[in-house]
Amino acid sequence: MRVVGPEDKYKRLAAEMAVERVSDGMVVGLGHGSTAAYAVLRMAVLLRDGSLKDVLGVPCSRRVEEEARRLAIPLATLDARPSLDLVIDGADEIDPGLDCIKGKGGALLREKIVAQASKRRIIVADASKCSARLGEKASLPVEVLPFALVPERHFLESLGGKIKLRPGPDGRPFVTAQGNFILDWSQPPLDNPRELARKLESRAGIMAHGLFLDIVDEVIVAGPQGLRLLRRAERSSPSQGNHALA
Ligand SMILES: O=C(CO)[C@H](O)[C@H](O)COP(=O)(O)O
Repeated sequence: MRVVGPEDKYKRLAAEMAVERVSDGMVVGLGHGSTAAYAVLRMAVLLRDGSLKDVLGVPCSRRVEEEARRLAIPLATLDARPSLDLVIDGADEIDPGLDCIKGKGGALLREKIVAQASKRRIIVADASKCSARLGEKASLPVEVLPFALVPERHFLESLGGKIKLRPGPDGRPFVTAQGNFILDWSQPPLDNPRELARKLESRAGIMAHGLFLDIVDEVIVAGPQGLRLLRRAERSSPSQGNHALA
């Protein structure tokens, strides 16, 4: 059973504000994690009481799929609905340019696929996830093909930092939905996340990494200071990552 912490109130507030962006007939990506779970719960309530109609969910993980089924949210696959109206997901760390680290829950590859299939990508979080520079708070999950585990570990070690093979609940290595392992890479705050992303993406044995750069359109953060909506101003020039506080 998940322990409910003081930040859960804020997670719920942020998630519920995001669900206000869902309207009838939409196809919505359902993110993985405790914050996104509040959005799934809220959508289920609105569908049940008739405030929302004809919404389809595309889950980012088996766990979210099970939860959505339990809550009677109608589901679709990317095969059937490859273009989503929006996705609501959580994050482990968010910088002022709306770039994120994700993947603590292990669903990073599917989360990125669903985000890339979505017209609007919304991150919901409590204020503890915000930082000035990625890497200050979260380690970076790197999903690695088991065949390539040792060489990719050596590659990451050559870049510095500390690397840990993520254990699963049974103490054996955690295995992703794709059958891969995750290396959690702790390092000093990242000076150049884009260059790092390019290096990681050049490696054949690295299937995914938790850097979500120039992907997110809106971040909804809740904390003791209230709710904040951060918006990316220009989607047409993603490399600049500019944003405005609304
Ligand atoms: O990236 C994720 C899962 O792969 C989650 O969105 C991230 O870990 C945030 O989770 P939580 O809302 O439980 O803090």
